[in-house]
Amino acid sequence: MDIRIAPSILSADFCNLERDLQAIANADLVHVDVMDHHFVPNLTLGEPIVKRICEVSPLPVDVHLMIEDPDRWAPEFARCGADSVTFHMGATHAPVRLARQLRDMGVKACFAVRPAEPVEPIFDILDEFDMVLIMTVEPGFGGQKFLANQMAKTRRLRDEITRRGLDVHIQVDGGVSRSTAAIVAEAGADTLVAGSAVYGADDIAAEIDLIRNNAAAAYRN
Ligand SMILES: O=C(CO)[C@@H](O)[C@H](O)COP(=O)(O)O
Ligand SMILES: [Co+2]
Repeated sequence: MDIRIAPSILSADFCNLERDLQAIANADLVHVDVMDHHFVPNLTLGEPIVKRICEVSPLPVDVHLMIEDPDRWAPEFARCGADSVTFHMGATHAPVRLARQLRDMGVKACFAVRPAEPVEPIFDILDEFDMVLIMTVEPGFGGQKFLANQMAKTRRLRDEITRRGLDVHIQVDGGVSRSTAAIVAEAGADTLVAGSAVYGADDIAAEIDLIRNNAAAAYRN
């Protein structure tokens, strides 16, 4: 699988969002973190802003919902023009029904697990999803330290996907940088979210290329 880089706009300048979306045009996706002050202790943005991001972004928009009741709200974000919508294991009541609803709308369905959540419960429903997101920090904030203890889980998931010949991306999110890119790719992740590492760089485009190259050299399926 090709390595994909998804910069998180959580670390962008929200007053210069269009500029900061153009600055990552050499990436593969733009990662948009939606938080509701309930599922996580932080509040970011809602549908009107996601809709405008989808309209101006040069890249497909990957919406990461850290909200309660995604069964109710995820389709609303899909309608904003997202390419993919991710919801959390700990928040949904009917993941298969929601994944099918998103896919029926032409949007990729993705399932996320937090650091303390196992990935094995997803195995039986893996074919319902386009991507699984392994959180490598506790969700809620950018700029946290990467949790290397999530790599065994990532490897078990990649091995299961490979064994069954499925076409499912593995995304990692949290603390990904030029120095952790190889570790996550070696564990089998192909889609790397990076917020502070990208937007904190002096040369944003060069940093995206460096993270991608470091990951590509280490990727193992
Ligand atoms: O979902 C989240 C945080 O909950 C992320 O997408 C962060 O925005 C990643 O930021 P960095 O750890 O890369 O700074
Ligand atoms: Co995220």
